[in-house]
Amino acid sequence: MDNQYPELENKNAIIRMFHVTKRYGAQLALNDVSLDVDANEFLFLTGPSGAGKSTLLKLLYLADTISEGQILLKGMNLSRLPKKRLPFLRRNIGVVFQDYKLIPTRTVFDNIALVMEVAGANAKQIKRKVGYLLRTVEMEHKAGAFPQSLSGGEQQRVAVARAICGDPDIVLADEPTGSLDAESARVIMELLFGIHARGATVMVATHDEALLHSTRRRIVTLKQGSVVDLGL
Ligand SMILES: Nc1ncnc2c1ncn2[C@@H]1O[C@H](COP(=O)(O)OP(=O)(O)OP(=O)(O)O)[C@@H](O)[C@H]1O
Repeated sequence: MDNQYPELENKNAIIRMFHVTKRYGAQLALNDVSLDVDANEFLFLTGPSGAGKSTLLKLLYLADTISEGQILLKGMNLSRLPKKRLPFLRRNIGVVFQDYKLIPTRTVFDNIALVMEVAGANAKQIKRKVGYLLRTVEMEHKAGAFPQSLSGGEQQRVAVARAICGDPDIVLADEPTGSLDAESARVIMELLFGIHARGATVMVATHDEALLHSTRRRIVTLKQGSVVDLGL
């Protein structure tokens, strides 16, 4: 553990953010955010548009670097992570991007299968797992389709299936139900609750009031880059 803040031990936390600030030029996207997320917690992140939800998730999946402060993920200081550890860490994090980020040259099946392929799973294991996920998100009939032929909601379902396919320890989902009707949103949330029940830590950024109030999960609220409610 490489922690500048040894006085603040929390053995249950899998994610620890200490006084994290993120600036984009003069724009303050996150302002002095401190947050612990326990292993196997299911947490919602909410707040108005521009509050910093996507930025916070981006810092956790290492799509961006922090300006000040420290993030420990599974005890590893993200600012000091050797480059060679990066693929290992990323394999343990499933991400549902706000804009899906499916690979346009791969089919739906192959987009979902990629994580398992990289992890060295065999064809039979991949077929079984991807088949199960496609059935669950009701996209079996589109297994051979390419992303550009899918609706936003369909791409979102594929993105969620892809994020959980490799059984990651941590799942970070940015508005995973944003483009979905109520029934599709329910299916997606069931998948996320399912991977949580199997031991994963799940963070979901959402504006969706109905979703937030449908379960008794911790809700962390951001406003203008600051945490205004830790939901504890
Ligand atoms: N790459 C960037 N360059 C400049 N400013 C950025 C960048 N990314 C985010 N910001 C700014 O940082 C602030 C936080 O943005 P962020 O996308 O994290 O908000 P959000 O809470 O996820 O919003 P939304 O709910 O609309 O997705 C906003 O003011 C945004 O304009």
